[in-house]
Amino acid sequence: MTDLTEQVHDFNIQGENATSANSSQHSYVPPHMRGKSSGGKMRPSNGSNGSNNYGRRAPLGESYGGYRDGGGPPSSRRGGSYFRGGSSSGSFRGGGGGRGGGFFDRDSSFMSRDRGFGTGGGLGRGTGGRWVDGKQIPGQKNERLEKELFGVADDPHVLSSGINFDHYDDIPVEASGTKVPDPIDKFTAPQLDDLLLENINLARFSKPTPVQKYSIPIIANGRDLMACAQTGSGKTGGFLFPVLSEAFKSGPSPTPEQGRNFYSKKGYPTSLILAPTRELATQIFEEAKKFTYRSWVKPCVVYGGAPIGNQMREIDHGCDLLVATPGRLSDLLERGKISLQNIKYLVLDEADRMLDMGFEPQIRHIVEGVDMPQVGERQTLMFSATFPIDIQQLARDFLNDYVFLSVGRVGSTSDNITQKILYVEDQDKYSALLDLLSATSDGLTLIFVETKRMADQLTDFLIMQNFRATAIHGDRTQAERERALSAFKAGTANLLVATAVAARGLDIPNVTHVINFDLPSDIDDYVHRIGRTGRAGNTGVATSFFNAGNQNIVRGMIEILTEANQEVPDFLKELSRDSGRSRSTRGGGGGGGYSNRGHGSRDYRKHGNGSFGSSNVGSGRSNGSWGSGGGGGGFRGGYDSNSWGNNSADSGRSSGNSSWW
Ligand SMILES: Nc1ncnc2c1ncn2[C@@H]1O[C@H](COP(=O)(O)OP(=O)(O)OP(=O)(O)O)[C@@H](O)[C@H]1O
Repeated sequence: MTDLTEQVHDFNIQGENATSANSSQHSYVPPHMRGKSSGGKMRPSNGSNGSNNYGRRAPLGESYGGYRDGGGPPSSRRGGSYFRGGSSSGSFRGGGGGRGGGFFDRDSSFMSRDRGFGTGGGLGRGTGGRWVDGKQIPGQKNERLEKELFGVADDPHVLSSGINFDHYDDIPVEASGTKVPDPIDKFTAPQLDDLLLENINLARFSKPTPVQKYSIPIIANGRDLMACAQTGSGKTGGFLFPVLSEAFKSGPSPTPEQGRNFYSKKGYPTSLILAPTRELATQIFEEAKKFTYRSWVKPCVVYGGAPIGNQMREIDHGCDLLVATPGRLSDLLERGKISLQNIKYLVLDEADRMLDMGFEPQIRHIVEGVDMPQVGERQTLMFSATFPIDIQQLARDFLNDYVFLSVGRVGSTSDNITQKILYVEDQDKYSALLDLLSATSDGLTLIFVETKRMADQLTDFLIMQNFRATAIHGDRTQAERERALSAFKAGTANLLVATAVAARGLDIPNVTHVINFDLPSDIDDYVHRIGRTGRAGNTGVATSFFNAGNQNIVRGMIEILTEANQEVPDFLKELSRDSGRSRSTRGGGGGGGYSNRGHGSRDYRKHGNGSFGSSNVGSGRSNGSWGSGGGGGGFRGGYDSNSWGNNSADSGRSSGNSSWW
C-alpha cells in the first residue's frame, strides 16, 4: 500500500465505538469526543466559541475562525485568501502577508507551465514541418520547445507511467464487429509514422496501452470505432496516434478555392475532435501539440467563454486538427469561419457527457446539418469510460459498421484506485474533511462538490483554515478557471475544489487523492471523478462522504466496489438490503443500480436490445457475462437529466438550472 492508502485506510471518523449501521451511530464524532461515552452526537456549534465551529450551516465568514464580512481584512490573520467578491462568480481578492497559508489566484507565475493554455496554436511558429512534393519535411528541432511540450525525465509536472502500468496487459479486452483487425504490441509493428514515433519517444511512452493496441490498427484500417476503456488508460493517444500517423503520411487535403480569402481565411480541418468542456478540449489540444511537434499538422482549439476573435485569428494561421466544444464550433460554422467538408476523422470524446450536457442538437447539427462528409465517407470514433445506451443509439446514426471495443468492463474503475466510503452526515462534512486532510499528506487533492455555490463556500472555508485551496466551476470566468487549474497543476494550490466540470478527462499528474465531499447522483460520474487519480498505472486514493441522501447510488457503488476488489462498508450493504426490501413491498423496480441502467460492456447490436437495430454486425463472439441489463428505459434513472442543461463549455449559452456546474 502507498503511504496515502495506509493513511486513509486507518482513517476512521466514527471513533472506536462506531460499529453499527444505525445512522445515529455512524455520524461524525469530533476528534476531542472520540472514545468518550457521551452517548449523544456532537454537533458542531454555529457559535463563535469552541474549536469546532465549522458546521456546514454556518454562514460564510461568520464562524470560520471568527472572521466577519467587513470586520477587517482576513489577510492580516491568514494570508491571501479566496473570497467571494461582489460578483456571483466568486473572485479572488487576496490580501498579502499574513501567515502564508493563503493563495493568490491572480499570481501570473502559475501560468508559467501552461502558456499554451487558451486559444489557438502557440506551437512556436517556425518549428512546424511542411508538406513538399508528397512528403512531410519535419521542422527544425527546438530544445526549449521540446522541454516545454514534453518536460524532462522525472519532472513531477509530467505524468509518467506508474508501477502498475504493466498490469494493464491483464485487463480483458473485447472487440466485436465484422473482421476486427488484430491488435498491435508495439508502436513500431506495424509502423506508425517516423516523426510520430519520435514524438512518442519524447513523451516517454515505451509501449501502447491496451486501448491503443486495439484502436491504432482498427482506425488505421479505416474502421469506425466505439471504444470504452477505463479512466486514465490512454484513450487520447488511442485516437490521436492513428489519426496523426495517417495525416503525416498522406498530407493535407486540397483547400477549396473559396477558402483562399486573403483577409479572413476559412479553416478546413481534416480532423475534428469534439469534447464536452473547455478544460478537456484544451488538454486534448495540449496533447495534440506534443504529437504534432515538427509536423505539417497545425492543431487548433476553440471553446466558449474565451474571445472568439482570438480563436478566429488562430484559425487564420492554420487549422488541420481542430479540437472544439460543440457550442463554439456551431458559432464558428454559422459565421462561415470553418468548413467541415474536408473532415476525414470525427472524434467524439466523452460522448455521453456531451449528451448529458444537452449538446445533442449542436452535435447533430455539426455532424448532419452542415457540410461534413456523410457516414461512410469519413471515419467516426467515439471514446469514453462509460457508455450508456443513448450513446450507442447515437452511434447507430453516426457510425458505419463500427468495431465496439471494451477494455475491462465498461464503467468499471481502475484497480489502481483505493476506494474508501465514509458515512458522514451533511452537517459533519466540514469537520470530517479537515480531519481527513490533516490525516493525509503529499500530492494534490481534488475535492468534488455538487454545486458551484458549495465550491465557493468550501474553498473559502479551506483557505480560512490555512489550506492552499482554489476552485473550478462553471460560474468562474475562463481566466479564473485556467489560473485555478494551473495553480493546482503547479502545486501552488494543492487542493482544488471542483464541480462536475472537472470530472471528465482531466489528466493532472500527482493527483493522489480524490475526495467526494458530495457524491454525485449518477454512478457514471463517480467513476469519472475518481478516475482523476490512479492514472497511467499510478496508484491513487478516492474517499467519499456518503449519507442517506446518496441512497440512489448504493447499488451502483456496491457493484463498482466489489468489482474493483474494494472493501464494501456494512452500512452500504444494509442500505442496499433495506432499499431492496422497500422496493419489493412497494412493488417498484429500478433504483439506482448500475446494471439495470441499461449500461454495459456489451455491443447492443448483438444483444438485440428492443430499441436498437442489430443487423449490421455478426462476429458471433460472445461479449461476456453482462447481467440482465435494463433495456433502453433504464438509463438516467438516477437523476433528472433536464437539470443538467447548463453548458459549462459555452458560456454564451444560458440554459437550464445552472447551480451544478
Ligand atoms: N502508451 C502510453 N505509455 C505511457 N503513458 C501513457 C501512454 N498513453 C497515455 N499515457 C499517459 O496516461 C495518462 C492518461 O491518458 P489519457 O488522459 O489519454 O487517459 P484517458 O483514458 O483518456 O482518461 P479519461 O477516461 O480520464 O479521459 C496521460 O498522462 C498520458 O500521457
